[in-house]
Amino acid sequence: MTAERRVVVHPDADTLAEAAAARLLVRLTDLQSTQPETHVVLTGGTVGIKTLAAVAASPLIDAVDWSGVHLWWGDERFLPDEDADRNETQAREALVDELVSAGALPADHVHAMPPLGAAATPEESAEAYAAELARFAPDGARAPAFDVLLFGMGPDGHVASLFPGHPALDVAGVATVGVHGSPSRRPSACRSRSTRSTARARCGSWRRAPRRPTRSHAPSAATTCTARRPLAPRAPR
Ligand SMILES: O=C(O)[C@H](O)[C@@H](O)[C@H](O)[C@H](O)COP(=O)(O)O
Repeated sequence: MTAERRVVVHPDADTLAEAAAARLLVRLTDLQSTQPETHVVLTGGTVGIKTLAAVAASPLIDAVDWSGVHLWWGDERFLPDEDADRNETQAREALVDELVSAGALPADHVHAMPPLGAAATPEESAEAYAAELARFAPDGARAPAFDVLLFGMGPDGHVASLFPGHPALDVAGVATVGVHGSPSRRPSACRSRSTRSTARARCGSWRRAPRRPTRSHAPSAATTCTARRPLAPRAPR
């Protein structure tokens, strides 16, 4: 079966975040009618976090049974716990902490990458995250069958710390990898991220692309949201 790939162009980042939030909530509600647990991958970046804030503000938030949702990250900046630049910190402030403190989302369903301090190096953090992914993986897989993945695309075409031309792109056979020398404008030069093969093992991924990509291979559309339908129906668990 071939995955359908659709590009939806939104007029601006705010509209995109609102639309992605609504789609996420509806998708989770639909999935929960046939399976008890869903696995969602979050991203950082301004639009990724705006999307979570829009989820928090949506009247649809209570349509989701958050007790069955697991949250993961596609990449993380290797910084101390609670550092304002960590994707986890920003996601917690925008949405996650509110769900946990309301008793809606179990705290142990929030699968953050180990920060600097809990791990000594990006590699150590990445290895620990691979072990956590494996705990929820179906037999023979390295990671859970993710239901929805949120991605943001940087101006250089990077997605989830998959930087164009970076040697970490070629790492195979593992679920995660430590990334050094990130060319990102962000303050952290060390990141942990899932590998390209892990990021592909998905049912649906939504990606936000910049209005003016600087690389010729990047999408030429304005702000986009790409949706992939599930490759095959999943049996209820
Ligand atoms: O953690 C991150 O920052 C993400 O890995 C990165 O892929 C981000 O989503 C893009 O750079 C888009 O960021 P903006 O939404 O801020 O443009």
